[in-house]
Amino acid sequence: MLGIGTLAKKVFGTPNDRKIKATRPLVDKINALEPDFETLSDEDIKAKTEELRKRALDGESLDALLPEAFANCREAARRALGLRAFDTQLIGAIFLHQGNIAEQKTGEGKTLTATFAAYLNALTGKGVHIVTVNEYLAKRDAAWMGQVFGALGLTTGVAHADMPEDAKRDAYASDITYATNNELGFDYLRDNMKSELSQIFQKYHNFAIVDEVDSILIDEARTPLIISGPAQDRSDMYKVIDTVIPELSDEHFELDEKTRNVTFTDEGNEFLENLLRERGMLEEGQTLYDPESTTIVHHINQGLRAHKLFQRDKDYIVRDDDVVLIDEFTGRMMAGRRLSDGLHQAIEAKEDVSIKPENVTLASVTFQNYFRLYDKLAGMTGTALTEAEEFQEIYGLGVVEVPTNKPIARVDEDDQVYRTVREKYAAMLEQIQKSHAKGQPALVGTTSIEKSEVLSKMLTDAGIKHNVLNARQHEQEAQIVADAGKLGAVTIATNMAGRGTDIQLGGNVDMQVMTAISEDPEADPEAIRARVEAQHADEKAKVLEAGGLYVLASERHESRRIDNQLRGRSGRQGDPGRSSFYLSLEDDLMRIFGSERLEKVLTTLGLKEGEAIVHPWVNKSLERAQAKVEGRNFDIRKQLLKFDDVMNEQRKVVFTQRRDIMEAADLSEITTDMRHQVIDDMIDQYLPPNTYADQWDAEGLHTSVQEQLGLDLAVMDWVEEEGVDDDAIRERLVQATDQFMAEKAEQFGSENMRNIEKQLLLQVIDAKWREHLLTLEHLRSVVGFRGYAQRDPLNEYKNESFQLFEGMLDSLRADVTQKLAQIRPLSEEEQREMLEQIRAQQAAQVAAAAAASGGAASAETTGDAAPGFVEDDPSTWGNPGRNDLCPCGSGKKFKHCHGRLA
Ligand SMILES: Nc1ncnc2c1ncn2[C@@H]1O[C@H](COP(=O)(O)OP(=O)(O)OP(=O)(O)O)[C@@H](O)[C@H]1O
Repeated sequence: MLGIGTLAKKVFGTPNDRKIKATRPLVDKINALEPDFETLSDEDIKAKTEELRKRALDGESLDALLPEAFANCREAARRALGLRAFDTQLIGAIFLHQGNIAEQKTGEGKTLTATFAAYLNALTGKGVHIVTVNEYLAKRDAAWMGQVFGALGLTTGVAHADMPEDAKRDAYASDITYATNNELGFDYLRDNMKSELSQIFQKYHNFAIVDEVDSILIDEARTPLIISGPAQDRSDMYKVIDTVIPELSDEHFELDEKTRNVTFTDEGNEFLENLLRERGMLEEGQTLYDPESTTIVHHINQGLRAHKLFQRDKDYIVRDDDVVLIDEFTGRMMAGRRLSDGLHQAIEAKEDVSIKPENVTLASVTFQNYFRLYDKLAGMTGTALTEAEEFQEIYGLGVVEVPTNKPIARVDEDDQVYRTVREKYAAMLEQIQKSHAKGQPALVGTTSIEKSEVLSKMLTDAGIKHNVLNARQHEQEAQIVADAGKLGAVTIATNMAGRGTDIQLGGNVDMQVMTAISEDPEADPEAIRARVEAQHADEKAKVLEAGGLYVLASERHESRRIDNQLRGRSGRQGDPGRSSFYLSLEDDLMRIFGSERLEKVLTTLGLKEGEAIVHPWVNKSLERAQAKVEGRNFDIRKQLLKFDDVMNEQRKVVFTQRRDIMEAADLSEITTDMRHQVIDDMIDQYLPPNTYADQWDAEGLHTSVQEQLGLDLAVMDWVEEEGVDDDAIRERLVQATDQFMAEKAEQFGSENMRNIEKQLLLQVIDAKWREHLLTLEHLRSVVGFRGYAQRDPLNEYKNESFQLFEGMLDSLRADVTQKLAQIRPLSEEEQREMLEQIRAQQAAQVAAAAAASGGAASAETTGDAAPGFVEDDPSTWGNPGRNDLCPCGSGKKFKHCHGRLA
């Protein structure tokens, strides 16, 4: 008997079925257009693109253009690649265009699917980004699909690390740009450090199609991309804090050795506040609970940890002028390794050696926040359904399961559960030997490199030739994957290895042809192709005969998605195949989740050595356990994302402002507003509202006007005048400064003044934002344990970071106003010097940004050259002391290295 749910599905179809059905009319239309498009000349196809472009520009919707665009693309691909897109590929592309994730199984041809949606969306002229997980795939797909786009009259580019500025700018200016998620994120950050509009790479974030979307938007969602550089010298702060710590006694703080956290008691807080006030680190009236104190609190925490948790000659030693960490396991010195977030500096202060500069974040963004910038986002993967809720909730992306072109013929067997890992491996080995003997290729999945080594050794001992896939060399990886479907091949792979590459039975025929041609360049390529293809067909028939690819998994992963990925490597395009999971009671997942019941069952059954239990009930209960873990991981991610969001909102405000400033022709309105706001703030401070004139601080106002607005005005006399209230004084200040600045503009000439304003605004924004980023990092580390026991850390973080942000905007206005008030025309000599200085600064910045490529940066280790370091340009060396480490990264002291040359 059918259950109610199953019955309903049979009668009404699932929601997914209905979505697929809804695309039918569109697909029919595209199919109906096919004969017409087949008659077009190559030129006509390009002309069609022009026509569609124009119609898009004239306001016709992309939805309306879709059938013709897809028909044109299908024809172009047929001619360029010899592939006629399946209807299922059109369906996938329709969903991509509608901003969904298309779940398409391995080998269904996602690369070509993406091309349709990309073509349609590029018609608006704002570019489309196709995102791959590694550079090899970006280049491969661009070269492959670039032929289709070329036939359509569109340009294709690849943005990758290690390319000159100009080439990269071209890549981004192409209609279609292929790039890795890393490169896109870093280029975005670099863009927002530039000062000229013409240097910006990513003009629009129009539409991105993310391949392997689950890996990028879920597994790596929170990976921060970081561009870091040396911070300003704050040795004094470390030294002062270091004098404070020894005065604390036990009742002032609590120390949790296990988590390595410190919390101050109320007594401790009060004691510290008094001390810090005495030493000039806290202002009168400022408490440690104020948001402005975040950085100090952070460094006091670090100071306390340096003194109480780190022991000289156990955790570190002092050698020459350096604090060198000791590896707690091996006892070896770890020269060059530094603790992050100011902890190393705190230890240096404690040991009274010279304090080395810290590295700080200049810019950062997570993948999650980067991809949410796009007007429209879409994704492709073989496995997304299990994470549908997360995609919807976080990114507003629906997941649609696209039917396969041919029905799946793979057999997924029930899990086999053994008592021990040893028995499990033995069973796997036995099965591999069997398949190998009859020529069936086997793919063996493991969860870690260690485990793949264990299995590899077992195979070697048994005399079975095999490949191991766990490196991060993608090109070589592609070759191994290409061979994995050959007759009798055995391949061991860790879960993530080989993502985005497709295992074809009998091997990859195109690669074989290319290899054969390169081996025999004299021979006729057509003849070689014919020969290789015949051989390949023969081998493929034998592999099919042997049962197709056999996937053997050695463990279940925490997430069903990863398991499905592995399974999905077999049974592509309707091929036969088989998958089995080999488990044991000693596996992590089994130990952690409800294996007690299972163990009981197994004991009752009286399982003998080498025997396994196989039952659908086991699969179900494991899947339930996995779903539970997935849910918990999602909750953890959601919570962390809420923290990320706070900074992300602020970053968007700052970057938008920055972009507006770069684009603006005239900024005088903005700077005038800023100045007036500064005047308002001054009046509020020195002539507070609802007070009498005798309570005013006229002297304070006078000094402040002089310092910040650059004018020595008779403020003291104004206050004495009959009938002059705060409004009148404000008015006089506004008039006087407006005139003062107008005269300056005249002296400089309006063109110059505009440039000065722009550069100055950008400079101050950048400096303030960086400082703010650092403060937010500190806030995040203190908010957890700052005596907030009763309060929600996230709310505290939100409130305080908002206050800090407001404070940053205030000081930004004050800085810009003050700097503009101080500028004066320079002598020629001075001008030249200044220009040189600016150039050097910019060069250093660009170099820092360029150095930040190729993976998320970690602030923990040094040993590389300081960001921005240019061998023959001392202005990029950042003024190291004679005893400091040389910025070239040699690990020697500056005086013994580049300092000798300077
Ligand atoms: N319409 C088509 N007709 C025939 N072959 C096709 C078609 N579309 C794609 N293919 C072939 O299918 C193979 C797989 O394509 P592709 O690499 O895009 O798969 P995929 O879906 O991305 O798989 P993976 O999950 O491994 O990334 C390629 O060899 C390609 O030539």
